[in-house]
Amino acid sequence: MRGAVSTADTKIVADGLHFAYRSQEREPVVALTDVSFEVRAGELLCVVGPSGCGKSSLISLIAGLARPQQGRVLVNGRTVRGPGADRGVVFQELGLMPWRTVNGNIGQGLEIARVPRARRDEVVARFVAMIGLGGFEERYPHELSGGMKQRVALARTLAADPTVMLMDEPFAAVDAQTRVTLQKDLLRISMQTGKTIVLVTHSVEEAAFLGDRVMVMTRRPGRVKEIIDVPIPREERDYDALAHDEPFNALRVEITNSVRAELW
Ligand SMILES: Nc1ncnc2c1ncn2[C@@H]1O[C@H](COP(=O)(O)OP(=O)(O)OP(=O)(O)O)[C@@H](O)[C@H]1O
Repeated sequence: MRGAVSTADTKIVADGLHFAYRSQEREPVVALTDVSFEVRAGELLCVVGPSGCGKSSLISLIAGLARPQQGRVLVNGRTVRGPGADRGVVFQELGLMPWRTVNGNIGQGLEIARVPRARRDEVVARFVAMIGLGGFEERYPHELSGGMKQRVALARTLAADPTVMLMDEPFAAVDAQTRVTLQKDLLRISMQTGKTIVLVTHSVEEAAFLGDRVMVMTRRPGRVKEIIDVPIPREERDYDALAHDEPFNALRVEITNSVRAELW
């Protein structure tokens, strides 16, 4: 195994990943090369890097929606060969079903898994409460704000109880204020549920506020440039206080400079 060390505490291992998009007509586009890293159980790893460096491709490889040409991804010690119930994905495009209510959308995965009705209702109610959508259970997606829809998508993934959550720019489509609220929600929910989370974002602020570590990728073909520790316990992260926190601001500048150096 190159560069990535697997231990009992390791949830995800990316080991020497090389991934190119191939088509008949064009030259292959190498999205990722020699990508190795690991994510510990319960960790929240944020991934940043210049546009087109392969962040979404990396999420697809961990999700099993695409296969690397070289290397492998291990989740819970098993090689990923396709999508699986151990991994839940939250995309920017939410994929909510417009004809189903909030409850119906959140319970979708449980229904597919044939979880009995009573148990399903119990789980759905728990996550409706967790995301603060009590009173909106019977509303349809078109009756909800962007932030509320994003919460439903999050709850739907959580309700299926994956051990790993993969989030690709989950808050990119909402306004700045809602985004901050959703970030605070995710921080709280991540601590309540203990999920292992990989979150791709364009926002260095978001990465530093949410991540236990921030992985900076190089320009395409994406490699791991560096992984930066955020040495502030998640439970101590107060959004407003951090805005005036010197060490935190220095960290933000460090990450920003690291990403900037990769821009063309
Ligand atoms: N289906 C595809 N076919 C060919 N090339 C693709 C395809 N999807 C993505 N690419 C290319 O692969 C590279 C990596 O794409 P990817 O979407 O993973 O990057 P990203 O870091 O998520 O980008 P962004 O930050 O802009 O969302 C880009 O150069 C992109 O143009």
